[in-house]
Amino acid sequence: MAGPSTTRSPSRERRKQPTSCCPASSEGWTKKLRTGGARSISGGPFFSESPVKLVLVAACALVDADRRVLIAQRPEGKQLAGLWEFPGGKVEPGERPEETLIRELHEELGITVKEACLAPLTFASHTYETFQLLMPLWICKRWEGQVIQKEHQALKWVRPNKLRDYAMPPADEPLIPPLVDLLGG
Ligand SMILES: Nc1nc2c([nH]c(=O)n2[C@H]2C[C@H](O)[C@@H](COP(=O)(O)OP(=O)(O)OP(=O)(O)O)O2)c(=O)[nH]1
Repeated sequence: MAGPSTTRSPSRERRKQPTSCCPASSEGWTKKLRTGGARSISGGPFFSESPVKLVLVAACALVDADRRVLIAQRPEGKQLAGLWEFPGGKVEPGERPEETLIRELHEELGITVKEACLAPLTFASHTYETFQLLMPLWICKRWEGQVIQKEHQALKWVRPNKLRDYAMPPADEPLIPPLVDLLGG
């Protein structure tokens, strides 16, 4: 019976090769650590200078029977006022994102959504000047009640391939192609 091989298998050799695909190579990281050139998400263990505030927002694309998506115009006086967004809001301490979404959809649109009717689709990660936005986007096709405009300036049902006709926050641009893929134009 053959004993354990002492020669390394090709796959093991391959694993030993230094990886060069990551721009944050060890030299890059040590340089950043020395100069404090990298920023951390607040609470993160790595770097202490100029921490970035991470804001988690839960958002939803409500979809009607014609495969249109609901967008809502942000109120006057708020950050990004006048831009068209997906309904949702900031996750409060102690909340699960799905709970946030159900609460926000009720507060903003007057509808009742069951958690089982929320399907995760994609997410946005965007660096704003004062915070890092992380925003999962759910799809919802079933809810109870009539959608009413409560907190926004206006509401619109829009086909996914027409979303670019509406000025949206910069974070939302990458959310459009997955919606077009899922729902068609
Ligand atoms: N709901 C939602 N927020 C978005 C989208 N895109 C985007 O950049 N945001 C940003 C705008 C806000 O900075 C944040 C949403 O927070 P929010 O709506 O609960 O907060 P707000 O600005 O009304 O402020 P607040 O008074 O509730 O604190 O996420 C989007 O499509 N939907």
